[in-house]
Amino acid sequence: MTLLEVEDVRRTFGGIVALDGVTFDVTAGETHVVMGANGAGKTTLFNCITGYYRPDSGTVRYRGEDITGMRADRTARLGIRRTFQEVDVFDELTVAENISLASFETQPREIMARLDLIEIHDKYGDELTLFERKRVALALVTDGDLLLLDEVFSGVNPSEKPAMLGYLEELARDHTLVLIEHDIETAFELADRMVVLDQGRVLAHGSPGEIRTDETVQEQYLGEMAI
Ligand SMILES: Nc1ncnc2c1ncn2[C@@H]1O[C@H](COP(=O)(O)OP(=O)(O)OP(=O)(O)O)[C@@H](O)[C@H]1O
Repeated sequence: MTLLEVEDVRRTFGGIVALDGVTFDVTAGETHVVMGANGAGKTTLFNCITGYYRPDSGTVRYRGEDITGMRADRTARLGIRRTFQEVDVFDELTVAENISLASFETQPREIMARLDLIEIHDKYGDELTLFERKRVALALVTDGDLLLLDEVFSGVNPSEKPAMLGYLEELARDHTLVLIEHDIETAFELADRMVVLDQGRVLAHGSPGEIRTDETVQEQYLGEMAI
């Protein structure tokens, strides 16, 4: 089943065309990676899906419903949640308190167990390591169905990466994930399908195998990189 459809979405900022007719879809249950160089339009795409920005034109559908321009609090209520590059955890609240604020249907304890947060449930936000903060940020969105995750791995130590991959695989068991990921190796490891953006346009959309062998992607994005 198609969960999310983005059709011909355009968004400009003054003279800057951040999204220039972006079309792609996300199937329920898959892990979908959004790739692209700095400024390609990845964050703007997330903002247009979640309702932080209204597209100038084009359509966003979720479960077949037109949600174009719907406010972020309403898309959240429909089950679309996102994390931000800047981790969004309240410093003056404990881990358990942060999670209680964000979970409506799932028990906070159940959410904390999935991300190994029970042992640190009484630590305050400003006492957490970056890896712990990132796990809390993931925990904060698990109550949704479609999770848009912005650069989950940035700043995570290489030694912590396998554990983070494990958490994402665990969440992928009962969520649909769309991830912005810069690290190409990680992107290929995680993705069921991928969309590559280039200057606001879709350069390619397909399975990791299709992306790997796509000549335009090779030329314009992956270059000489051996993947
Ligand atoms: N609020 C804004 N006001 C003006 N220009 C913006 C705004 N948001 C994004 N842009 C511009 O739109 C283009 C796409 O930006 P966007 O942040 O979506 O790219 P990105 O792929 O997420 O980049 P990065 O990987 O650096 O986060 C860039 O040229 C950016 O400068």
